[in-house]
Amino acid sequence: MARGATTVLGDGLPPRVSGALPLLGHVVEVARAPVGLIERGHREVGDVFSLRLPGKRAVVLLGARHNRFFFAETDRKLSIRTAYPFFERMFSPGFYFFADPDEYRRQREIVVPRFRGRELDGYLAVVLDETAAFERHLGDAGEFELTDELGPLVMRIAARCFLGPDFGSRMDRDFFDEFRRFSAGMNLFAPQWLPLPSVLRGNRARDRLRCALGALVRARRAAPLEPPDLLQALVGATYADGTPVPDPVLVNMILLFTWAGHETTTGHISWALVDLLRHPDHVGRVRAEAGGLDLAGGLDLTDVKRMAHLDNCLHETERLHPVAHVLARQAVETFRLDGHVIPEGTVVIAAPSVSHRLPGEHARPDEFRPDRFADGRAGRRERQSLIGFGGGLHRCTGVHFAYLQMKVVLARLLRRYDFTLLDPDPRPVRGMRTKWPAAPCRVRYARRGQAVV
Ligand code: HEM
Repeated sequence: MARGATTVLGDGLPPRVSGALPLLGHVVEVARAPVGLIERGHREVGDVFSLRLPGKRAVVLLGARHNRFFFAETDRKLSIRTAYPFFERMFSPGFYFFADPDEYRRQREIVVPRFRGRELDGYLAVVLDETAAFERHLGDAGEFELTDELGPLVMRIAARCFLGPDFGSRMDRDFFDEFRRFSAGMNLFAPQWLPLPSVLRGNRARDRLRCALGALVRARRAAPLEPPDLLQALVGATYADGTPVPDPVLVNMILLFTWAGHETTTGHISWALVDLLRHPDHVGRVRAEAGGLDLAGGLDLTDVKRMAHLDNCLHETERLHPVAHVLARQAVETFRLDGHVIPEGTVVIAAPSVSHRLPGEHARPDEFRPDRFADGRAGRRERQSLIGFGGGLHRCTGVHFAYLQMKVVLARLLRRYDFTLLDPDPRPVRGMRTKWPAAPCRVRYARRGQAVV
């Protein structure tokens, strides 16, 4: 069979997309340009197709109907636990979604309420304060590379919200770089035991971070903070049966929140600014709706909700530039789907990056049209046609926190500065990494008149 042709597999597996190399299959393409490969699979085969990876079968599922299946069957026919082996090394087995489903649920019950409803109010002052400090750092005019500057801002906000005022405000660039080294140790393809330099650096960064966070947890046990912040609430939390949460679990939780919070939010907020600057009419609407709000300090959750157009813009960025561009599960049993057989052990992939641009699901899918979310957003989530934060039980724990942070930071920055995009058509980073806009992606900025601050 010619290399370019789609393969119809005789064993009932979904047809395979073209381009598999002998022995290596699609792994080189997955490592270099996964989104292009999945787009081709969709063009050649449709919504369900196979990839060949060394020693593994992989099946890609596209579209809202398959997304519903993917999320509904997680922890049933599909497992999230074994789907991300690198996470297990970065955190630890037995922790959160790598734990068995009962243990996962009891850990989740402690965490989820801390990121919902009025609990979020407590984070607003930190977001405003750090944004004000960022503006002082920017000064009146200049240029910056988006992710170089927004990354540390997002990290400082996460650190102060999740680690508390002392640790958070002492946090400097070294801490940010430590998290970047930890992130860069995420080895997606090679066996986890392989001593790659980036993995070794990542493991050392993980150990230093754990050590610092362990000391922080012990300090909080010895001298509790009043009123309690997120960390204090977690340190004092017990499982439903009254057992205290062990320190290693707490340390991993803080590590996960701070890492997950900065890795993803940095990409999303950077894309959001790019999308807005490429559509100045929407900048005008965002400024107009934020016009009456006290972005200097007197903001509450109701005000944040009032920024409905900015919310729609962020949803449109979530759709066009989902930073978590593919999600994975592993089949724990053999099952049939759409007349195909998916054998036990198959890696099952959902791809927001491609599903979000299917014309059957979103009109004119490649255009930035935030008003499509003006009504019926909840419906889209129920239909699972917007899955930038995942779905089902494992939907992102920090989604409301992330939206709150992005809305407040963007509203303030856009009120106070005029920005110009110096690289008008930034591309996403290559490969499997979290899809930040790749450098160069620079903006020029100038402070607006006193009347608008
Ligand atoms: C723009 C920002 C963010 C994006 C795009 C994002 C995206 C996602 C996605 C897609 C998932 C589901 C993964 C899957 O199903 O395989 C997820 C899960 C998760 N996220 Fe986020 N995330 C963001 C911010 C945050 C923040 C701020 C936190 C901090 C609390 C966080 C913590 C988590 C956790 C703990 C999970 C695992 C949930 C579970 O398995 O129950 N994320 N996130």
